[in-house]
Amino acid sequence: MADVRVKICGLTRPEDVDAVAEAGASYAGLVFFPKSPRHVTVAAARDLALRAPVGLAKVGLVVNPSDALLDEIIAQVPLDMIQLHGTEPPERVAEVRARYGLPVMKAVGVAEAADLDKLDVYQRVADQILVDAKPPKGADLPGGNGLAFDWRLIAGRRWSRPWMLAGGLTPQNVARAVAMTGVAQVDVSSGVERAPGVKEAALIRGFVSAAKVAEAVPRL
Ligand SMILES: O=C(O)c1ccccc1N[C@@H]1O[C@H](COP(=O)(O)O)[C@@H](O)[C@H]1O
Repeated sequence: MADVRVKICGLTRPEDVDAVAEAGASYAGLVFFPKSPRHVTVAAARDLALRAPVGLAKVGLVVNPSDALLDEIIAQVPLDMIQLHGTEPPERVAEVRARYGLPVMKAVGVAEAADLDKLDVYQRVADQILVDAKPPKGADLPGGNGLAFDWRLIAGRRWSRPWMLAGGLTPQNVARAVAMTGVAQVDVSSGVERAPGVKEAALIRGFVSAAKVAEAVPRL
């Protein structure tokens, strides 16, 4: 079985891009959401994206974006994928995909079994599905809260599109998450930070190596 692929989300500094590339991650996430401590301007994101080596896919994370915001980002930042992390309905996911010609990953928040129905709907319109923890009521951020959901809810579940697991992953728990769910891709933000919005290279390295070792663990 191939290595588990890792996305490190919320990079804000050039050294973060270097650390993510050196650790062997597959995706680098850039957050365009002003309420987030990981928010980057379009100009800063462009510099970060241009620094990424070939083979490191740049993912732009947006929350219920307008066409105007997406037009600006896509014109300036060389992205490989758009991550929709708001309440975008399936029609909007399809529209964004068609308008920009880039793969779209749709995040779906999970807290209980009933939330899984949404995954079936979005897998019909998105290129990838991000299975994330549902944010607590009243949270400022729709993701990036460092909270996990009960992975038993999706143990053994498969979808027709590639999917990623997110929410409260850390270097300590990622191997268990992979073993329990059988996921082939994982996404982390706050679990590799020393403070909100400040990534730590040693944690990034630890997370990527723990995720890659995890593929050797027999799936439950
Ligand atoms: O990271 C953020 O600040 C963020 C803001 C708005 C929407 C999503 C965000 N992050 C995404 O959420 C998942 C889970 O984060 P965490 O590991 O639990 O902190 C993360 O992988 C990002 O894709």
